[in-house]
Amino acid sequence: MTAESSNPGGSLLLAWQLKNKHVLIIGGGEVASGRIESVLIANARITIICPSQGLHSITKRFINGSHPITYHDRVFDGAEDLDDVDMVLTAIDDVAQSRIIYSLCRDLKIPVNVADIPDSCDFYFGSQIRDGPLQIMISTNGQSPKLANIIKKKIQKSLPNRAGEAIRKVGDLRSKLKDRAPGVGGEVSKRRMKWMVDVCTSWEMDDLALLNEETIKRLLDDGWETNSVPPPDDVVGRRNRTFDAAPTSIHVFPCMVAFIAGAACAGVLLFSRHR
Ligand SMILES: C[C@@]1(CC(=O)O)c2cc3[nH]c(cc4nc(cc5[nH]c(cc(n2)[C@H]1CCC(=O)O)[C@@](C)(CC(=O)O)[C@@H]5CCC(=O)O)C(CC(=O)O)=C4CCC(=O)O)c(CCC(=O)O)c3CC(=O)O
Ligand SMILES: NC(=O)C1=CN([C@@H]2O[C@H](COP(=O)(O)OP(=O)(O)OC[C@H]3O[C@@H](n4cnc5c(N)ncnc54)[C@H](O)[C@@H]3O)[C@@H](O)[C@H]2O)C=CC1
Repeated sequence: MTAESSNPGGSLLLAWQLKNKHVLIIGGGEVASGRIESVLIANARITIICPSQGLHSITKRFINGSHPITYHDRVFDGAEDLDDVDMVLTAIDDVAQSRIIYSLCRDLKIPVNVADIPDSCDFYFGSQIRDGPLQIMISTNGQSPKLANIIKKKIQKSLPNRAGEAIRKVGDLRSKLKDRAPGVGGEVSKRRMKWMVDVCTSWEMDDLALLNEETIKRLLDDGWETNSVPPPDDVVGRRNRTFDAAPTSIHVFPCMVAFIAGAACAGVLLFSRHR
């Protein structure tokens, strides 16, 4: 991308690591319940502050479940609620309070999202697709959340089958490869990266999804050790692959028959005209 082709006015899209960090959620309505779900997936510790009569049923379920959530049945109380907090998400129906919370967070340099005031957000949420370790976020940079939601549904339909499973298996393969050929940077890193690129580009997503502990070992023994990428048939076995590919061959066969029959008819027609 050249400097001329860059497109200013966007956001920095990142995959923020929240594991064991402390996230304060103020409010417990429907919007807050979505925030809780997103933050739990990232393995954060959560504190929720919201009067109990305002809790959405999904928020109640999260609070009563076995999640790392501390709940306070009251309204936000001021700066002392921000002690030891790494991130603040407010989803309340009180704009004046939202502004106060925002300015307290600014003073303490705590990143904050204020659901009802885009100007008071350090970051926006977006429409999310999740399939295991795969996460896709659609952002319209605050312009149209509903269109983000519609675009998400279109992207969802076009994703390859079993992408999340394939990613999980490739994650296992990468970590086993690092155990076998350890080291950071230098020649070993270069060789590892090239081999991983070759595996990911020469195997189909469905084949990668079939990997397991035994076949990962086989792929490393027969592939990595000989600096090659064996075909999936040789590693995961033809039987497993045919089983998965069966619906495709069922569809291909009638097409072939129809094509041959069509070609034969056209031939007969041409031949009879010629005479
Ligand atoms: C700036 C942002 C701040 C933030 O919340 O982070 C923000 C702000 C506001 N949203 C409002 C309204 C709606 N929000 C939704 C839905 C979603 N909103 C989300 C994100 C964001 N919303 C951030 C920017 C996202 C981006 O850049 O695209 C999604 C994607 C993610 C999520 O919230 O988890 C989630 C869809 C999740 C999914 O489907 O997957 C719907 C649709 C519906 O309810 O069906 C409506 C009504 C229709 C409409 O307005 O489009 C209003 C009130 C406007 C008013 O009063 O008129 C404000 C405040 C304002 O704009 O002033
Ligand atoms: N960003 C987004 O995606 C969207 C944002 N919104 C806005 O987000 C806000 C929240 O939306 P909903 O969850 O639907 O509202 P809601 O009315 O269902 O929930 C608001 C909650 O905040 C609590 N609350 C109010 N003042 C509080 C305080 N000082 N301390 C602690 N809790 C407090 C209430 O008890 C209630 O539980 C609204 O202002 C709404 O306009 C609405 C739709 C989408």
